[in-house]
Amino acid sequence: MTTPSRDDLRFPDAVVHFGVFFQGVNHSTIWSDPRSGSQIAHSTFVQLVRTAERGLFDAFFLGEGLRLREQRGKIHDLDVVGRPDALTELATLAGLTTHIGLVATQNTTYNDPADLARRLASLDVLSGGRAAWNVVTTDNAWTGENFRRGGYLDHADRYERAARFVRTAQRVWDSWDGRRFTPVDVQDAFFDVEFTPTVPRSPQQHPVLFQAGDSPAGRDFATRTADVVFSRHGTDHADALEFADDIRRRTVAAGRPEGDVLVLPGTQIVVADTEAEVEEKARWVLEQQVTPATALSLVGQVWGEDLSHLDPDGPLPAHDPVITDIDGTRGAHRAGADARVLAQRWRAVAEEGGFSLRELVLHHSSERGFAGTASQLADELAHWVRSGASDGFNITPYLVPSGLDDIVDQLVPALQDRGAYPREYAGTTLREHLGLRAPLTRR
Ligand SMILES: Cc1cc2nc3c(=O)[nH]c(=O)nc-3n(C[C@H](O)[C@H](O)[C@H](O)COP(=O)(O)O)c2cc1C
Repeated sequence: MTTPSRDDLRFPDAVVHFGVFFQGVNHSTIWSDPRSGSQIAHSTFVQLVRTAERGLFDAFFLGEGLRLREQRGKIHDLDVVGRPDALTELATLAGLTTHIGLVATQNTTYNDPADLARRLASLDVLSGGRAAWNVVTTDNAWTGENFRRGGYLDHADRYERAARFVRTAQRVWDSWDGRRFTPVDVQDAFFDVEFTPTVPRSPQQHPVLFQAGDSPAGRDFATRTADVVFSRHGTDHADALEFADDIRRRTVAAGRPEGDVLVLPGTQIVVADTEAEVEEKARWVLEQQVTPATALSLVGQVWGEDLSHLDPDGPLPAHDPVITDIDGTRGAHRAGADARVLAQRWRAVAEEGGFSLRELVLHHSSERGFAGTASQLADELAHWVRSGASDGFNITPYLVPSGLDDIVDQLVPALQDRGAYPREYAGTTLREHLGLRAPLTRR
């Protein structure tokens, strides 16, 4: 990368914000490695959050997977088995930390707004103003099957419900005037809530709102409602810049100042001492993540059938995917693309590159973040935030809980040397770390 001059940069004094993202369901954590800890033990979360706080990370971020990803009854090769509830986990970590923000992913499709608002406000008060809510709608029907009321909502209804859900939660947080609570009364197509709140405001007033959802409706919802967008645009600079520009445009269209919504893409960072080591390590990480069984499972999600009998070193299936009613909602891997179209595209890429089934999946996974020496990475990440492609990164460590060590020990100091990372926390609340203004409340 050639280093641009200060004049070419839109935000020459911007600093990188880091969060650590512990996924709900994923195949990016290499649990099979002997250095990995338990997926459920409290010590895993404690080690990770302490390292992140030592590295002045803004946020410790828990994703939410309310059902394990499976394919025809078989649980995914590297999926997380056993995950405590995020708010409970974060409450335990609040007592062991002093500054880092605590972000709970919680969905609006299966929860109750008054109850969730109260639990989030509780974490916010108990942590001294460090709580945040990553608002998700959840994109699949099989998660809904885990709930008593069942349930799966159409895309448009999900965001309509989400908007009303967040508005109701904000009314709950707003109801404290310093002396007493005003009862909250909401009746609409989705909710029938009569609730007298019991938790006063924290030092940051309301929990910070993150949003994760990438469609136009999701982006509009984010720019009307959220403080931060958690995105999937964390690998390719041009793609990230286009996304961040779109968020800035939508923020202004929603009547807010241009930079009011921060953009924090999820990403992976591989650090090593020399370029040769970087290449070797990045390849190792990728091959551990995309095991032969994982490759078959991911391709099976697109084809809508169990392909575990196939040879991962052989070709993609010759027949077209089977489409059933539920398939449109099965597996984020498809990311909304029509399965037949996606299969055709994959076949074309495999043919052109001479790729086997697994090689194709490796090929598609090979751009999942950053790899470099600490100094190369510091230049690259500083350029991202200073050119406006993002405000920082939500890092998914490929090893848990030790995967942040080299980032905190090598990359953070290299960024600090460039003036692109803080040397201390800006305050005590998450809102202060992120430089966010106070929430717009009715009072
Ligand atoms: C970066 C990112 C992270 C997400 N994390 C979660 C999660 O932890 N739990 C969950 O249920 N849904 C998660 N989602 C799914 C979204 O809430 C949403 O349901 C999905 O992206 C479909 O909406 P869309 O079409 O607007 O993207 C995530 C989405 C994105 C883009």
